Amino acid sequence: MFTVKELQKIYHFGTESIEALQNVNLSVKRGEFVAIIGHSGSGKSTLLSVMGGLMRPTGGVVLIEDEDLWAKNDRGRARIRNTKVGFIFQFASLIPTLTCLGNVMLPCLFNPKGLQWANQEKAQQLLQQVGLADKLHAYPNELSGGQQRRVAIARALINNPIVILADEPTGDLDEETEAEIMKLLLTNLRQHQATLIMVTHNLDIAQRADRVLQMKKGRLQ
Ligand SMILES: Nc1ncnc2c1ncn2[C@@H]1O[C@H](COP(=O)(O)OP(=O)(O)OP(=O)(O)O)[C@@H](O)[C@H]1O
Repeated sequence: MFTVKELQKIYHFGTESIEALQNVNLSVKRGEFVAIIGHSGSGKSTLLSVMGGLMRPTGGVVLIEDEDLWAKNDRGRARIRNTKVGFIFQFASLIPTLTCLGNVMLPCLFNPKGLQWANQEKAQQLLQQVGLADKLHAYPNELSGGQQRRVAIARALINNPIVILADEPTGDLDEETEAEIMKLLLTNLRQHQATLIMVTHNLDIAQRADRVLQMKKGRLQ
């Protein structure tokens, strides 16, 4: 249901260039959890950005449920991103002028069904699940880094994405919170038969994946 074929990404800067992705192929089933490990600079973040429609590849194809992501125009790609893909980045990147609740509900604005009361209930429920029931109306600058990250995780799940792309989602969280976040992500995976593709340096987390793949100098092994 999620397929990547012969992906290539070349970054150009000045007269130099670097091949960050070299002929990457990957097929992931519904409900599967794939962990991607690899050294810094091996191309993991580049791969997630290209797979999620955020950065155009130099070559290759990304198929999400048979929809060719990079063959669509900007609008078509935005629709797929908003309805089918949930991103969790290394940095929370929350909107500072919106409360936690507002941030989590934000992706619903771009959903064809629009903003509904049910969205608010779901947002509250997700914030509760990530341990932030008492922070619904707090603004991002009133939260710790780990709390902001948890808001971003709730935001990624609000539209029930079928693919969750996560870049070190539990990087700087304490063990207890990390365990809770992983439980939430894996429960979501089972409930919605979603696919989780996660970049991690944490081998304990990688061990829980159905498959562990290693990026090495732009190649997936
Ligand atoms: N915007 C850019 N312009 C030029 N080169 C870039 C750009 N972004 C990344 N690179 C280069 O592409 C390669 C892959 O970078 P990428 O961020 O995908 O690696 P990574 O495996 O995610 O690293 P990390 O674990 O440190 O986050 C690196 O050599 C990096 O320097």
